[in-house]
Amino acid sequence: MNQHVIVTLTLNPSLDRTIEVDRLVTGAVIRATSVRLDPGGKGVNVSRTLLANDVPTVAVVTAGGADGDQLVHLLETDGIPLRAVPAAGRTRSNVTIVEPDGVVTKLNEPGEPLSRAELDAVADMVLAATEGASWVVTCGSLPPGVPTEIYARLCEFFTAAGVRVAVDTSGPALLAALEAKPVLVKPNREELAEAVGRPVGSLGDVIEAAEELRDRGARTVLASLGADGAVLVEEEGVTIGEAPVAAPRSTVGAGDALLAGFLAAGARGAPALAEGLAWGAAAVCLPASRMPRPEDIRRDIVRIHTRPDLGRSLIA
Ligand SMILES: Nc1ncnc2c1ncn2[C@@H]1O[C@H](COP(=O)(O)OP(=O)(O)O)[C@@H](O)[C@H]1O
Ligand SMILES: O=P(O)(O)OC[C@H]1O[C@](O)(COP(=O)(O)O)[C@@H](O)[C@@H]1O
Repeated sequence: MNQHVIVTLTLNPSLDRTIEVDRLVTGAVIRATSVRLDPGGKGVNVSRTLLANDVPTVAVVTAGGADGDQLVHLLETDGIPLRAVPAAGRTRSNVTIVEPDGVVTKLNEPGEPLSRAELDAVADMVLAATEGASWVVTCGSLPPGVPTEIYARLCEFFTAAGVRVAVDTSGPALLAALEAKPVLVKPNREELAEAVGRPVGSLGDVIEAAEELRDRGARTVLASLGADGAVLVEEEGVTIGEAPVAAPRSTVGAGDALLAGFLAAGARGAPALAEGLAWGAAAVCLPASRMPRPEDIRRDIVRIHTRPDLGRSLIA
């Protein structure tokens, strides 16, 4: 395992409220069977997972208003090494509704704009945190009004400073980031399809789309495919694997756990993919966005496919 610090940046973190219900019916009054509040946002979850597995990490977040205070409090209570940039806008709350079969419905707020001065403070904070860091992981959606190119600019800056950059975002921010040549991007299937402008319905389609993202600048693409596992496309070739889970509990944060495991294991080849898959599967077995600890992670369920069926349809 790489013991250098992995710095995460979450410009648009959230308080994640996960509500379990027996059945989701729109237009009805539904009584919740359980409620859980977690600190959230993609980089936050990557850091929470790394810390739970003794991998050094620092989480840089913005935090505003009472919800921002609560986010900071929850992260500090968990012992997450944190650099919080005060923001005038309120930190958002995201709600996830989970049904007994593990189906999740997510309601993500857009978040509040960040001023130029706040963005500059974020850049300074990330810069200070990256001394001796092995990776900067820039994660999640951008708050309204934040320039689409921000991850690209940060990527150029940190690449020039010798720090590897991973990007986990979607839409125009992902497209812009590719041009700055990040070492790693982690789109899920929908994000990959959106990036290439066509559906990706089979493993072959995923590989083709991932190669396209590499042509546009990403060195490595880790495409996550939900219950279908993940595909790693890098210079050395393509690796495909999965870690089946019979009864998923909550998929919130699964992609973040996959990314954390992949980075923790060195971010190259089948061993890193297998570790990521084991961490992702462990996250799916836990309620809400509880992130896996070593005792939750089962490496024996991981299968790396040596002869994958590239025509296989992916689960819709
Ligand atoms: N139903 C599931 N069964 C087993 N593993 C899953 C399931 N859903 C997600 N995963 C694991 O979590 C990873 C990320 O899930 P995915 O839904 O693709 O990403 P994201 O959470 O970023 O949208 C997958 O690559 C897989 O390893
Ligand atoms: O920044 P976005 O795209 O709105 O996503 C934020 C949400 O994603 C999460 O990080 C979960 O991510 P994944 O389920 O994709 O792994 C939540 O904690 C958070 O509410």
